[in-house]
Amino acid sequence: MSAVRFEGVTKRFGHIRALDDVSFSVEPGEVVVLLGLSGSGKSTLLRHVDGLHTPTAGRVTALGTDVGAARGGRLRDLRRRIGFVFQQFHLVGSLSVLENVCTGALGRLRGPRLGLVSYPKAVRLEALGHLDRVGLGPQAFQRADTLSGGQQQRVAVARALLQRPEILLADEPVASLDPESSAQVMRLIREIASERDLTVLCSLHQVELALSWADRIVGLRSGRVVLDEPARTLDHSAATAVYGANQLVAIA
Ligand SMILES: Nc1ncnc2c1ncn2[C@@H]1O[C@H](COP(=O)(O)OP(=O)(O)OP(=O)(O)O)[C@@H](O)[C@H]1O
Repeated sequence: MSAVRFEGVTKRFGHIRALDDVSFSVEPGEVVVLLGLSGSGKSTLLRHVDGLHTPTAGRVTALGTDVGAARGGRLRDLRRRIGFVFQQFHLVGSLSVLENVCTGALGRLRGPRLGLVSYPKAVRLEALGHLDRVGLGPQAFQRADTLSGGQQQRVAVARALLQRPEILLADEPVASLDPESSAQVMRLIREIASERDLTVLCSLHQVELALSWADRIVGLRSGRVVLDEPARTLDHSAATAVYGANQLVAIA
């Protein structure tokens, strides 16, 4: 069973066709990078996977669930199994790094939590383990807003891991980072995906990073899939052609 399957997915926002008959599948443990110009539909596609958008036509299946048809508890269960990392990290700056990571467990804990000690010890220990994994154990008790952008994104990855996800969605996770931090975050996502057999669907703007860290690259242009190839058989110019207005790109 595929981890994610898009079948003829079209999404319209009024007169805008953000996705146009998109079909492809992502296999368990695969790292797929979405490339495309701004406005090509990458975020819209990612947001269909955990039900933040529903298709105008077609179907999205994630972990065996028809996402558009899932409601209430079924949708919550699905979302618990899907982590999301965003360009702007979405940390609470005034909280400690560790407490930010602990919030990743909220979906499986009952009731609200206020303060680090309100989380079960097992959760705090698990969170510390994930912080060690992303190289930020020593920063656990610092305020999150004292960290660099690259460090904050690694905290966001640790928080997503605490969710114990089977799928990780990442929407331009390195768009606001310098090249060195970008490579570090992508390497981390890649390594963790391999260690945990995590399925990753990640949008990026940087062709080099996509070629270095993806198993497979899917290119979008004006909401349509114009490229779908393993990264290892793709060269830089073919990947870059996704951005060209008039160039033809082979669809595998
Ligand atoms: N909620 C919305 N309401 C109306 N139009 C939207 C909405 N979300 C996206 N769109 C439109 O859908 C199209 C695809 O947008 P999307 O954000 O998916 O592109 P993207 O490839 O992720 O761009 P970027 O790289 O800038 O994030 C754009 O024309 C955008 O303006």
